[in-house]
Amino acid sequence: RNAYDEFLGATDLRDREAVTYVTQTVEVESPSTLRQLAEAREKNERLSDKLSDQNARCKQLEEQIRRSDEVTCNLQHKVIDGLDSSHSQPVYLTIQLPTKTYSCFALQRRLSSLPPTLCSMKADYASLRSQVRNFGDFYGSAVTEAKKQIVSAISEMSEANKDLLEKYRKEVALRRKYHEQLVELKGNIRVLCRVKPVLKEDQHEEGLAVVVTTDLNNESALNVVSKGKGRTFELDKVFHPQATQEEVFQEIEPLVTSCIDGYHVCIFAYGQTGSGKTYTMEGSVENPGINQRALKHLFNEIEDRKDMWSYTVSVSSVEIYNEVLRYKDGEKLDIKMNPDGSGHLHVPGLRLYSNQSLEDKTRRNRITFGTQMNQHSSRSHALLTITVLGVDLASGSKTCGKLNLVDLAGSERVWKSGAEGERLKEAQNINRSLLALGDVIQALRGRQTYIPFRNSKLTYLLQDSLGKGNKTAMVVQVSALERNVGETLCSLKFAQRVCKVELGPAARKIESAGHNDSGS
Ligand SMILES: Nc1ncnc2c1ncn2[C@@H]1O[C@H](COP(=O)(O)OP(=O)(O)OP(=O)(O)O)[C@@H](O)[C@H]1O
Repeated sequence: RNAYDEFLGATDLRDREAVTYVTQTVEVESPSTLRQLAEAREKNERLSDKLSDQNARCKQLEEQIRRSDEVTCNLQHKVIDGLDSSHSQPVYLTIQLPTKTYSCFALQRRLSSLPPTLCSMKADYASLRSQVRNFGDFYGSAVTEAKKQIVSAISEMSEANKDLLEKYRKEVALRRKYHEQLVELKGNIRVLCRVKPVLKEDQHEEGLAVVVTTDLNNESALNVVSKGKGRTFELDKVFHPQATQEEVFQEIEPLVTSCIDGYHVCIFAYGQTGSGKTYTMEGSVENPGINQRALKHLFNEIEDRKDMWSYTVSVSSVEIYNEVLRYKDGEKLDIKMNPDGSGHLHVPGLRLYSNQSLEDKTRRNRITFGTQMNQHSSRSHALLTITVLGVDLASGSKTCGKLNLVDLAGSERVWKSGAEGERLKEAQNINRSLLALGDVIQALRGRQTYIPFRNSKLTYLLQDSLGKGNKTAMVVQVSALERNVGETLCSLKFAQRVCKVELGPAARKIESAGHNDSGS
């Protein structure tokens, strides 16, 4: 090599291009080289021995890891199977498989700590489960117990309420009785109120909300809601909308009976058009009102007393239309002083239905006076007057009772009806006569000496039944509907004023066999 280098060095570069390259390996076997070579070979052998040892060890380790992986895998399946069998819901466990670098020992330690944890989890789970089950039982029995207590508390309360309600009703009944006695003593005008039920034919119009309600526990109270405000009216008796004709008549019956005893009685129905005045007074053939029932009741009473008294009953039926007293066929009548000098009023030429034929018709429900049958019926006042003359068969004394049953014209205000011409005249006349009635009532209430009976035909005709010493009842008819609330309030305010009128103790019109007597 050195020789070659020398040769190259000695050779010019240009010459080198012309020389053919010769490669020659020269073995140099120096003693130190040989020794180094021997040492290197020895070292090489040792290293290859070590390498084969390491390879064997590595294979061993790989085998161990494989086996430990298998064991781990088995254990993992066992854990999952174990948990699956102890849970109704599947439990998903994520177990990190040890990497090859993870020591088998640590893994085994971890695995060996799993079964106790699993056991304690199982125990916890079982205890929770039994708690939940027990809680259900506990809760169920607590609820049943609470229910029992509530039911018994409710029944105790309702018993107490029943008791209170009973007491309250008794109090109300007692109060009513005392009030009636007071009314009897003072001779107040009794004011009853009937609420018209909401009928099918009312239902197509607006303002259908019911704003007038009765009180089940207080039959004297009527509640009216207007413009969001509630107001209670106290009257002598309030009939709820479902009250029957019979129930209404039962309230009136004692007054009818007193007519046989010789009292002058006036019963009138007041209220706006369509509120049920005619229904209450006349009713229908199938369901008669006060007029029919009063006559029937009178004839029954007369029958019961026939051994001691003899009675003559006469009935007249007229109307007042535009301040004219007339029959329903239009024939006019006059009101005059009775020429007999008794000071009583008298209607010359008045047609009277009397005695047997009247009784027969009444008993067969065949009597109709047709007071409200014509086209202006709602704009006229209809009067049915029953006069009962009695003679005491033993003493010969005579009684003269009179029962005026009046179905007044509709009470609505003129401006509301939008009336013109003939209608306006009718409305004004109705208003005038109702106003005159109000004035009479006001004067009676104020115990004035002058009572303006003559201000209208109606009050003039009724003066011998409406004034002092007589018995009067007014049935105020009201609609329950919102659209009529204005008229309802007007009627009820009028009714409350009437309630306070004192006519003084009622006086019997009796004439003893020898001389005239008035009062009892
Ligand atoms: N309590 C009731 N039960 C069933 N229907 C009733 C009742 N009250 C009134 N009605 C019905 O309502 C309608 C109007 O009643 P009604 O003619 O008696 O009123 P009114 O006040 O007399 O009217 P008007 O002033 O026009 O004569 C009638 O069809 C009547 O049958």
